[in-house]
Amino acid sequence: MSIWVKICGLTTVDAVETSVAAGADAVGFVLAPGSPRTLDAPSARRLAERVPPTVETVGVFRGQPLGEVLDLAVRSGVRSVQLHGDETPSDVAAARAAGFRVIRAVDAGAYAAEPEEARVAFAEDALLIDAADPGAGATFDAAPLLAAPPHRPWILAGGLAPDNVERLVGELGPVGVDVSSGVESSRGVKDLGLIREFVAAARRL
Ligand SMILES: O=C(O)c1ccccc1NCC(=O)[C@H](O)[C@H](O)COP(=O)(O)O
Repeated sequence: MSIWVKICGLTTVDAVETSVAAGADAVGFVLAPGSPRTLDAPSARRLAERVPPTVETVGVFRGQPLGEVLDLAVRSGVRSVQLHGDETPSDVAAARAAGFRVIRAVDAGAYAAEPEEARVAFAEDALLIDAADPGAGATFDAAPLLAAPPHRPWILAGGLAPDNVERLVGELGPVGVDVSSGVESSRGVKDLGLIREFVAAARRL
């Protein structure tokens, strides 16, 4: 089965069109403040409108109140919300009830410490395991994850790049991958060639 691939932190039409043409399953727009990749809702909408319905559009949030998340998600026209922060199971349920697919992003260390009943309570649509500082291009210590792997399919993020995605997927066994920094020439600036290389490398799996 083909691995699910998301290219995150897109800010230009070229990068969106290249990701879609390369065969990405999802594209991400950062709607959290304070990142060089942050877009306002109208800018994200202009990009999301270039994406065919077969490709998932994801708004990325960090530590924002649920009302703000839903408002930005509606105004930007994304289909899914990726929540990095202190969201609760009821936030996840409310976002789902509002019609969004919810990707719950958790740092690998916090996930390892999460009791099984808390994991079950979230009932997110997809689980993304990431480094502690999302979007920073850092990998994480995988030892706790290997010792107690998630009991559900999950997406790997954090420091992925064209030259390590095959190895890390082989070692950790996720069903999907998410990349931002590893397909950039400088922080916040996507490299179209690296986007193509990353999707091709993930497709070889
Ligand atoms: O990209 C950001 O600046 C960002 C800001 C706030 C929350 C999340 C953010 N990014 C998330 C991602 O781009 C990815 O889901 C993931 O963390 C992979 O990032 P990277 O390690 O840079 O490939």
